[in-house]
Amino acid sequence: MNALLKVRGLGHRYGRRVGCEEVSFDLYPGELLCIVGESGSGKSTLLNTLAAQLAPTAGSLRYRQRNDAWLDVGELNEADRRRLAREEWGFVTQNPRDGLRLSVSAGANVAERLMARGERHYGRLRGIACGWLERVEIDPARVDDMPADFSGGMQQRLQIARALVTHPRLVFMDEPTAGLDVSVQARILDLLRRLVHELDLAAVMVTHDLAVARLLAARTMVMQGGRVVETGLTDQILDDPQHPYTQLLVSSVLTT
Ligand SMILES: Nc1ncnc2c1ncn2[C@@H]1O[C@H](COP(=O)(O)OP(=O)(O)OP(=O)(O)O)[C@@H](O)[C@H]1O
Repeated sequence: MNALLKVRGLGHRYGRRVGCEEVSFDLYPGELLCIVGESGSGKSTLLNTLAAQLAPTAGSLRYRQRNDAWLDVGELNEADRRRLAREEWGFVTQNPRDGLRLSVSAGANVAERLMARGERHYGRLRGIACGWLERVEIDPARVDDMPADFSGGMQQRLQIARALVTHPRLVFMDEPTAGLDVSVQARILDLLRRLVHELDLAAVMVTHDLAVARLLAARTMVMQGGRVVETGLTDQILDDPQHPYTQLLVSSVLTT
């Protein structure tokens, strides 16, 4: 199978400070990859660099488009980067308020990316929005409600619908369940697992929670100090960690 993303020696520096460096991997269609590591290890910097929200300061990032042509993402201008993010990718932020438009209704939040792609038929947009609300387990009768009237878990599910409505091929998620109650988290993780499977999505997800990686990701990448220290099948990494830092991460979870 052909990779979707090819990452080689990728890095981002904030001035002289290293955010992440020397990251290399391939991501395949339908694959969910988790990036784990402690606070400050470079997970968000890497995710934002992969999602073209931060410019790489080293290495290369190539993406295979729908027509199979490879795109050098680091070389794109701002307009092309936005088009790529809008038309082929999705992004789910940790705090749904950062990923939603709070001044418009739930339905408009879901329909917005379709409108940006040129869909103008009101009835069709509303129908698709209601369908997606149902899919993320929000009562479609609430299509005209504002996001602020939703609970945190509902807002996160709404953000997921907004990100997935255009059937992106690749989705980036930054700690999508952090900060939510455990029962709410479980429901969202279940939903994500189902949608990733149904839509055959490729996804890169940042989490500090190894249980989340275990539940969702076939492959996991462990970061420390901006670098990847271990990568492999999630079960293997969690059951038989090789790098001392991963051993520490796994054992600290087991003892807490
Ligand atoms: N905007 C910024 N300006 C300067 N340095 C930054 C900036 N953002 C992150 N860094 C630095 O880059 C390194 C990696 O940070 P990053 O936020 O990517 O880690 P993280 O693993 O995502 O942490 P957390 O789990 O706390 O979000 C840290 O040393 C951090 O101080």
